[in-house]
Amino acid sequence: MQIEDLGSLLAPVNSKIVLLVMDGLGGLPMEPGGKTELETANTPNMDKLAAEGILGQSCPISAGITPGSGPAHLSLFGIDPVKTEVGRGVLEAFGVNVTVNKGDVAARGNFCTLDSNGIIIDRRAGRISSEEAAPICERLKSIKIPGVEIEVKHVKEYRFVVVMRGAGLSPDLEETDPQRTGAAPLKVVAQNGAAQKAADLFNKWIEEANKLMKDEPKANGLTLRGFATDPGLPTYKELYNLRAACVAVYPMYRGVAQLVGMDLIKFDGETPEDEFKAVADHWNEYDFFFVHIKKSDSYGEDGNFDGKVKIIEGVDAALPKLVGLHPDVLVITGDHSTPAKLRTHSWHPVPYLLWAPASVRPDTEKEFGERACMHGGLGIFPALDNMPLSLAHALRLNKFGA
Ligand SMILES: O=C(O)[C@H](O)COP(=O)(O)O
Repeated sequence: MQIEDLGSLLAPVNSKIVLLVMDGLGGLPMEPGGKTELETANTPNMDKLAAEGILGQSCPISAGITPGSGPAHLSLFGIDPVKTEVGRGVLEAFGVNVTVNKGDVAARGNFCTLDSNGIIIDRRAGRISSEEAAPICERLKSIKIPGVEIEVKHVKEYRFVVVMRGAGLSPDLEETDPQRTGAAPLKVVAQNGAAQKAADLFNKWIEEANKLMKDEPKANGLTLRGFATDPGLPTYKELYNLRAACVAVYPMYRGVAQLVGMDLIKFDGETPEDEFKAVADHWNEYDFFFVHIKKSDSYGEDGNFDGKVKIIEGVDAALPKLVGLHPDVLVITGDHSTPAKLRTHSWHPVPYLLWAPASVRPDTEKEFGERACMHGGLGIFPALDNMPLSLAHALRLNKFGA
């Protein structure tokens, strides 16, 4: 059973919750009997919190299902992503302050590298830098199609967003990203008759874009996915009576936070220290902080086990700055697993640590890792339970019923 509307249980308490998400945290041993990235990392600060707190494994969607970052974050925020599917296009657009209204359609774009036969040989164009990709986006802005307004905006590195607006379009479109190399980008296909106009517009735009990029050394192709329009989600204030803020480097995560009404904290730098300082600088303005670390996922996707270990260690080294703020609840987890061994997101449950000195019932685990989480007191649970668990441990939920 899931209580979908906690509104009637919310208590007027001034406690503070921090949700620290290391994207793609969950991993696998590279060899049988080995340790995962998190277990390999030297994490004395997380281990101390594990010893004082309670561990478990969260399941982003349901058993065996591999999630994208968007739906996985919605689960952590308490929004059922199966009932409320939000395409990546809207998340990316919101993340770079591009508005998407009803009737508009947004898509997440990847620059990719094609061979002479038009086959994808690199889904991320060699992870080209923002300095290389932004000028290409500027050139794509020159594409005009009668009857529709088009907005193109660079997101970060090989990522961009394209929005078709003002033409009463439907987002019911098949993605062009085959999600693998060795295949050509697919055509945009309408899932129903009402979406045919949008499909035709996007295919025309892609055709023109390919002409502009054909001589690019790395980004000579593109794929689109996550076609979507604004889903009109409730805000954290409406859902949980929380003043919520997001601290994230990558726009997509700022986008998913904005979808549920979180403020976006601007800050300099990209390191965990920079992010935790941003939390400290705004500590008195909010009740809830979502802090996102991206590189753990990127290194996982690149199969870089040691790189992912170092990212986790870097977060741990900076952690005292966050703990020193004395949050009533600190949750450390991931949105999904991205084992370096598999080089992609996976279905494996996600390590979850809840630290709440005044209210937690500690379990017997003494370190933060996948196997410790398997024995943790929370067991395995839906990521949708994150917000009720956090609110409860922050003493922000009254009892249910008389
Ligand atoms: O990094 C991202 O944007 C996503 O987590 C993965 O997207 P990609 O597989 O297209 O890089």
